[in-house]
Amino acid sequence: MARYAHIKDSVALITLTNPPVNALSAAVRHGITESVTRALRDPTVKAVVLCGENGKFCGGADIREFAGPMTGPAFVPMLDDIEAGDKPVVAAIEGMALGGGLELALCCHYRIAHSKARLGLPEVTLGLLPAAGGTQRLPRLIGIPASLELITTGRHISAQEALKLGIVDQVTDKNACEVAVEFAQRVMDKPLESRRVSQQTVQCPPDLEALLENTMVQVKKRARGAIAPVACVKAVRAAATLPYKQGMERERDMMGTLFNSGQARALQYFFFAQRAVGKWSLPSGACWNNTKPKPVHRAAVIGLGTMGRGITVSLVAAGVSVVAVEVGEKQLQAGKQMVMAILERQAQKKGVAAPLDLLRFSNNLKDIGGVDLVIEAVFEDMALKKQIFKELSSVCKIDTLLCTNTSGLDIDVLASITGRPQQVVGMHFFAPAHMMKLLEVVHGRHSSPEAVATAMSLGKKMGKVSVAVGNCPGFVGNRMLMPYVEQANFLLEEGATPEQVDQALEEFGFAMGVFRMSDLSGLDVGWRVRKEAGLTGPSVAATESPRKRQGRRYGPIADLICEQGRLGQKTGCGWYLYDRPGGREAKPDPWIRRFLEEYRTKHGLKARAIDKQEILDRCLFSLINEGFRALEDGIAAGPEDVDVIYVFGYSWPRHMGGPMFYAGMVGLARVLERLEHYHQAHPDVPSLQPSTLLRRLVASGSPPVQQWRGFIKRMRSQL
Ligand SMILES: CCCCCCCC/C=C\C/C=C/C(=O)SCCNC(=O)CCNC(=O)[C@H](O)C(C)(C)COP(=O)(O)OP(=O)(O)OC[C@H]1O[C@@H](n2cnc3c(N)ncnc32)[C@H](O)[C@@H]1OP(=O)(O)O
Repeated sequence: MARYAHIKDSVALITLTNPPVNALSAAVRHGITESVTRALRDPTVKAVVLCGENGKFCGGADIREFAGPMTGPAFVPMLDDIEAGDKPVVAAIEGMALGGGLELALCCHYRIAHSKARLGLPEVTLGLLPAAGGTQRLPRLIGIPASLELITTGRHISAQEALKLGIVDQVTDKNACEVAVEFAQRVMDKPLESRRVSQQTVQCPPDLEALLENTMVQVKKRARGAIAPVACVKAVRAAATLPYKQGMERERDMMGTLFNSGQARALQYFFFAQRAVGKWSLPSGACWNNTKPKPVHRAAVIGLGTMGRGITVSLVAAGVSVVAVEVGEKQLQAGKQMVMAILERQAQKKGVAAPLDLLRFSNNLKDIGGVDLVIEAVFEDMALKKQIFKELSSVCKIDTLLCTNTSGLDIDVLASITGRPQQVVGMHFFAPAHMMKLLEVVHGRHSSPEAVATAMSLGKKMGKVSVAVGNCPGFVGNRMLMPYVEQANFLLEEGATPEQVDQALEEFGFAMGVFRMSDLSGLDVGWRVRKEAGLTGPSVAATESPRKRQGRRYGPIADLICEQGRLGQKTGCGWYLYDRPGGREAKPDPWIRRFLEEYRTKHGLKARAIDKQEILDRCLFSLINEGFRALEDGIAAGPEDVDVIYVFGYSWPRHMGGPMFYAGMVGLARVLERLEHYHQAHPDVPSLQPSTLLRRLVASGSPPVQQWRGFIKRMRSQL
């Protein structure tokens, strides 16, 4: 919808009204078309101002409408008509002008932005390109290099940057709509020819070809198989090399392909998934909109290893005052130096002073008595954590929230050590914690809704995407990782090499394959977990078969590698070889090849050729199967939660939507058939046995992922 008002001195004001972000739904486009026609026809109107209700110009096309048939006025003719009109149209940009919203502003003859407004063409993040003339008008307005950067990244920019680039004509701290009306009165009699962006010629740099080629190389490298960024480069090339009309035809053709692609569906699903996880709920019925978080002004972090340092940085950067505790003097000093260096680097980038006054270091737990919340981030050792939680419950004030950064240990055990189990939750950050966006907030059996709400809200304040999950070994992310890693290890036993497995996974779109990733995080992390779980180490009886544990197939290769002191990048070798300890460049290691051959010979295993499809099917479908189990158990509240965890925490390619969305895309029946096939071939691997939820979904005709939550609810209520 759009409101029309004829206001003082010959100016018509058209206000977009479609809360919450005035997206360009069919009704809004209809309203704009009608209002603009009315203004152009009315001889008493000499200029038009376009603005958005509630201080928001426009958040772009209505993404919800992409899933259905396109109705209402088409974007391109609507915008072309505004630009071609004989009365000046001024866009008053408050809040945001994004995607189709910015394209709407670009067809106006003038643009005034409020100083706090954000502008951008984020279509690429939705698997699309700016197809309402954005790829053809923006290059004409600001040139090729800047357009390439903005359109291929989808980055939002400030009004100040937009002014510098020449996207807007003026930035104001006042009411942008009022300023635009005054502006319109001043320009109502000026000629419009030079203000029609589509009529301008593109200023091309002399090295155009090299620029386009280099950008394409970089974009393909970053895209990990996503097709929209590549189409964006091609569309800008068309703007640089073709007349406007032909450029528009190229834009339309490429949009046609992208619009109907699985990647666009995945990315648009993911847009809403990210927002869905903020609307958490607990099995008790407590949820995001009926539970108030407690304010957290002062926090403590226990342990200044890699995780503790990153958490401390994130808290301080979010404006929370922190006492960071580390008992060993040497570790305390090393941690202190690192935390301060990161904070100073971050502040330097922003051109502000580092908030070091919020930071205190101590080697004594007694110094944290007054804090609102504690995050324990020591080694993954239950005995040590228990001891710390015991001390915490005696030194902290009665209402302090006690959180643990464990990546998979039992929250309920830790809660039971304290006299306040309702105030214990998991806050599972991902390394490096000051950079990774994901936070799993783990609710234990006794965690109060208020404790969960507080951890979720603190995560948001720290800039994290927080997902509430239930308590079980590995929670959601690491629980699903176990069968994935297990399959990768079995593939090595059967004849694959680490580089072959990694290549298949990286071609799929993961930032790193399973073995490169495990070299980066340190092979000892998983080794410790396996020891703790009694799968390896002194607790295993000497009589036990090395390739069997508790009646199931077990792959001891990773343990044997660790026993050789090969712990990954930090020791200069793991699954790969590095030029030095701490080196980053992974090279295939002949030692590993020899080791695998000897291992197979020793265990009577015959190496066979394994193709990429088998690698992907076994690694991905076993992980997905565990995702179904986590949904079935209620550990994950919905498929969106699993998908957000995997994209933000484990580099699952976003244009594949996340593991659960991907299962739907591949076809649940195919996932089930492959799992049955592999389970038959490996009956001693329980993680390949298809989950009940997967079977039931297939039996019900494989409903779309958006309907699974309701399906699971009904399934549970029938039990
Ligand atoms: C065969 C070919 C056919 C082709 C035909 C198509 C032609 C298309 C022509 C032109 C191309 C134009 C494409 C586009 O414009 S795509 C959309 C581009 N815009 C965006 O990507 C912006 C998306 N939104 C955001 O980034 C943010 O929401 C925000 C910055 C606007 C606001 O952020 P914040 O304040 O943090 O609020 P939320 O993110 O929580 O959002 C609030 C609420 O609003 C919903 N929402 C936001 N944007 C949209 C939108 N564009 N469409 C629909 N809904 C939107 C969001 O989902 C939240 O909803 P809630 O969870 O229910 O509260």
